[in-house]
Amino acid sequence: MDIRALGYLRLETTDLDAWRRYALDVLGMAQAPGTTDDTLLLRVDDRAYRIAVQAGESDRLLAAGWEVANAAALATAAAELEAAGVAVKAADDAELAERRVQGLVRVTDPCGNPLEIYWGQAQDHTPLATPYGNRFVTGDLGLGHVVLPVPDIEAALDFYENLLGFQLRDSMKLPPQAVPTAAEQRDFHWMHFMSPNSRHHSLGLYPGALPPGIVHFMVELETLDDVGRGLDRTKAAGIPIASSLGRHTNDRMVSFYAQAPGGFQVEYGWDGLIVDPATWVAKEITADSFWGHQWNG
Ligand SMILES: Cc1ccc(O)c(O)c1CC[C@@H]1C(=O)CC[C@]2(C)C(=O)CC[C@@H]12
Ligand SMILES: [Fe+2]
Repeated sequence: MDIRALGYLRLETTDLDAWRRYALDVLGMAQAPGTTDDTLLLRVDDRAYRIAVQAGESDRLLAAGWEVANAAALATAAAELEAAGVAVKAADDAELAERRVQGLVRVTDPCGNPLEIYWGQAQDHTPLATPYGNRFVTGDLGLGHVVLPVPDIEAALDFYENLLGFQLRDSMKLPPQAVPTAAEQRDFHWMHFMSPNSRHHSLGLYPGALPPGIVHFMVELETLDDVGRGLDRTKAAGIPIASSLGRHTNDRMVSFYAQAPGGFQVEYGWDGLIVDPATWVAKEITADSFWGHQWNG
């Protein structure tokens, strides 16, 4: 299966006003055409939109959208999923139009996380006006990364590595107290980082359950000043900092984490590692950061 990148995220929120303020005024994203009273569409690059936030009954991830190159690649992906016994649902015309894509199938991973695999997303050719002049790093690297809760970590790793074809970049042992919602208690629980492209990771697998169906998503900024100004705006807006500024050991990203509306985090980062998939070897990391990243600090 030839997935190329994390393309989009769809979120449900119980407080759309809070998300509108957070995404536009704090994260510095641009509101995209097609936004309604019920659904906020967010633009960060030349795609029509990358994040949809819709008002609803709960705070949760509705779907992570994974991009393939064309209709043939989508057909191959759907056939391989079906052959592996995964239920594949094709999108109807209304769903395609809503997502601004030409073809799409929906599946769930072994832990029930919703995925959409698609091709042919519409572009917006008007200049992107972000509110603070900040620029997001996307392109072939995709939107950023998402960390999903997967109580059955072995089944999830097998699905994303061997069926979806993501490359395992590295893994980290988490102590039991970092995974209170693990399916079973062990001495440690593996967390995995993987990607279908040269962004160090597009997907993180967290070995426990979490109600919103998402641990965090990360967007990457072009400059350190973009991140520093975002940190100032986060504090000024009274949004709790979930983790202080720090540099990760695996993707060397300098980032901080904010407590987003809805009980999960958003990582705002800069200087993420670009790897060569042809020469990469999977590793274990034994610390999450070189410095910083003090949780709840
Ligand atoms: C360790 C790491 C490397 C690169 C990243 O982009 C990244 O987000 C992390 C941190 C992952 C992780 C998390 O998402 C939830 C809370 C975790 C499990 C911790 O308690 C330590 C590492 C944290
Ligand atoms: Fe992250």
